[in-house]
Amino acid sequence: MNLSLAYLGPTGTNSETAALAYADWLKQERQQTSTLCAYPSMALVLQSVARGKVDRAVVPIENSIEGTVTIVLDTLWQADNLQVHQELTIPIFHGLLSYASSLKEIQTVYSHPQGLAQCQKWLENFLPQVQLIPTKSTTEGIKLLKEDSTAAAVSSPRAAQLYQVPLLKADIKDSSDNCTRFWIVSCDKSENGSYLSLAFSLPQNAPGALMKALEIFARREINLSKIESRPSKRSLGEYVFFIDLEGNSQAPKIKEALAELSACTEVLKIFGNYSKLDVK
Ligand SMILES: O=C(O)C(=O)C[C@]1(C(=O)O)C=C[C@@H](O)C=C1
Repeated sequence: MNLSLAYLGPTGTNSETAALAYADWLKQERQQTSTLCAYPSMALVLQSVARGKVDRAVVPIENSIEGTVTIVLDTLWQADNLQVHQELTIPIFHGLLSYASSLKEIQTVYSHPQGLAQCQKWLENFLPQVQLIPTKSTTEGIKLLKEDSTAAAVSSPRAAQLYQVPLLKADIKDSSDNCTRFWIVSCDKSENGSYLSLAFSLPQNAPGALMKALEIFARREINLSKIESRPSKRSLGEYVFFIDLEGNSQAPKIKEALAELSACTEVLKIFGNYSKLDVK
């Protein structure tokens, strides 16, 4: 059976690069064929898999410069059926694409908010006066460049080639080691792999409530690799806590920890176990 993989388009995005790397891994390691399906927003990518229109989605979860891709965490929390199956990390390259002949001519710069944020220092140093316009992906603004030579887009050198737009500056990212983690998400139950992600809300804003929840893991020497809080979207000051940890949900000490956590949280969602893929 051929797998359909949803990703944030249009073609040339970093999400597409991650989806291609995953498709390659599926072919090499699982002899599995797949077809990539572009969607115009991250919310639609996740909805497409939650509603069973595609088999899997490839979504960015965290960038080394700009941190969490919050829409993905919020959607995972709101949806009841999404599970994480694999994780892969790819390097991210940002260039400045434009038909302008010099930086002096540029008045507007389009990109995904993550792209703009990952190049913030460079943009402040070299284009302090320009208007920064957020778009749904790093490639969405590229189609506007042809009509306006005072506009530019922060996008990848791969996108410059695909869309045949000049690369005015080849590398404008703020750190040489810029990379993004992506998750492969589907509706199937996920029980394999040695990493686990979950999220919970606490019953009341009581002193020590979060500490008590985290202590459940510390006491069993379960390593937590990330904690992130997001607004519950119900009332100001109420949060949902997202945790990444090392371990498998079938291992006795993780099973015990999850049972104890379930008793002291209001809502607990386990996004499943996953493995980290080594992709080129
Ligand atoms: O716009 C793109 O190219 C995307 O794939 C989205 C996205 C993101 O949201 O983090 C993916 C990786 C990079 O960090 C920049 C942007």
